[in-house]
Amino acid sequence: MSTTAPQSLVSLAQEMDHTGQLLLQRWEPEQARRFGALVQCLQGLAEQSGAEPLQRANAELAAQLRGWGKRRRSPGEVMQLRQQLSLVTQLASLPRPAQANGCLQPARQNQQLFLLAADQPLPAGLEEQLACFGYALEVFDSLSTLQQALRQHVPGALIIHHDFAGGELPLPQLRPPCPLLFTSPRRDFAARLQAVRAGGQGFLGWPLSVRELLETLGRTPSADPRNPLRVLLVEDMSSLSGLYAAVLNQHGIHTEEVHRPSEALAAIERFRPDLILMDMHMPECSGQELARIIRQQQLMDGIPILFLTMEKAQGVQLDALSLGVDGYLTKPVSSEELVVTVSTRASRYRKLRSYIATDSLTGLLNHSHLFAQLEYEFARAQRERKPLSMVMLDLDHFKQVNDSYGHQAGDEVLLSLSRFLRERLRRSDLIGRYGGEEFAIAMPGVGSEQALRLMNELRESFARLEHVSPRGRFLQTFSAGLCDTQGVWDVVALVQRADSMLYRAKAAGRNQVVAWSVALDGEP
Ligand SMILES: Nc1nc2c(ncn2[C@@H]2O[C@H](COP(=O)(O)OP(=O)(O)OP(=O)(O)O)[C@@H](O)[C@H]2O)c(=O)[nH]1
Repeated sequence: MSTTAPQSLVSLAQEMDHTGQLLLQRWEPEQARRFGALVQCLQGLAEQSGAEPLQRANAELAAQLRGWGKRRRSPGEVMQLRQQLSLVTQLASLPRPAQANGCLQPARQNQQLFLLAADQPLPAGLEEQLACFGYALEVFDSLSTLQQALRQHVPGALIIHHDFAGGELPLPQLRPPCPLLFTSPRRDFAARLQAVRAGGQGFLGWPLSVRELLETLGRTPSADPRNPLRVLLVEDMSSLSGLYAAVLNQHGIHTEEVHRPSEALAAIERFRPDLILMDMHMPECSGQELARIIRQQQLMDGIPILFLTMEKAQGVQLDALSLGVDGYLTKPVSSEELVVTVSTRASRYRKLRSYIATDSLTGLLNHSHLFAQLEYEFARAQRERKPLSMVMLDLDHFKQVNDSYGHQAGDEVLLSLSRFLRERLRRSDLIGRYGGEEFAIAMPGVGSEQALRLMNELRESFARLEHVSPRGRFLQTFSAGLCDTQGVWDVVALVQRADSMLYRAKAAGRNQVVAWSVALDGEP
């Protein structure tokens, strides 16, 4: 569970960034003292809020600063300091783990998107629709105002409108510290090539469509700091794995360390890594043996595995590749090689998995993957004797939305609900699109009484969300049925029970949630 970063941390980091940038242009002792004090102050706040990657990145910044003004620095050193400063600012705006134990995420502050679109009228309702999905759009009509804003704040992504009609791209000076996307009425190869050469990580049509923008942001892991890449380190030497973890954390990658191979499976189930980095030689069993065990588990079969080894012999490396291991990093590994190799493979895996496991419209789990993961969560709940609640949810009178406002508006409602559920439920909850306008949610660790309270809270806030379409604005409600695992022996029965409660909610007038109870069981 996470919330937005404390505002004081964010604003302090922004001030630090601003002062640091001025200092890098011209070193002045007074400004340098002020900057040093800000770095110290940020360290204190980062410690208070338990933001470890930020503490480490900021400490590294302080180390780089030591003795800075005493001699002339090379361009490489200046660049390094600039990058470290930008890393600290970004880490400071990452969501922090929340202290509360509740099962709903508080509604998040909107994440900012910057759009440079000089003299271009914005599509109607664009800003309001993005706000529904948790994004605040800030539009700039000149490069200089954009650059000024970038110095104060790092947005979730920068979108640049350009017609690619031969004019100079305004980018060499820009180098934004966030993902860069282009939007253009031209979508041909030549335009795309120019965009790629200018560092574009995504290419969108113009006028901007909310759906295309959300899909692109979803495919750019670094554009979503709320869902950073996750790497599991399996290494018996804790000092080594601690070092790798620190390097990866500094680059915004979350890590979990396991020092005994026998603990790896449970850690994979719990942590759901996008990549496993493992030592080839461990006391309990070899890396190859552990990789075989992992590859035999259906849900873990595709996770990329990278070996860390001192072994340069080609025969041994080829042998392990044939086990389905994805590659090697030969020790000692440089920080740069570690970060680049791990992040490119992990994000590639995440992207491929999302194509296979998720519904293309909403990005939620599709029917078959929902069931596969539900089986697994159900078994775990039984094994650990913990509750699990199952919810079936269906939009009310959705046909009328399509009929009155058009299919596109209907799609936007489906997207809006998906985004809303993802925002408000925990990362450990399973959320899937069960069918057309029907959704399924599984909440591990939550009993039906608590689930009923949560779902009613969600139902009420969703019903207040206004949907915008070219044919008008409207409100939309949903109905839901739920049950927990008490007295249920398999997943099929669990889903059927929740579904029959949904049926009751619809029959009782819609816009309500019904939880299973013994009294209701068997009633028509
Ligand atoms: N826009 C859009 N509509 C969809 C999609 N999938 C299903 N639908 C529509 O969802 C509507 C479901 O209609 P019904 O099953 O009659 O239910 P309803 O109108 O929601 O009424 P109740 O469920 O009884 O409250 C149909 O009009 C489907 O075409 C989709 O991906 N996009």
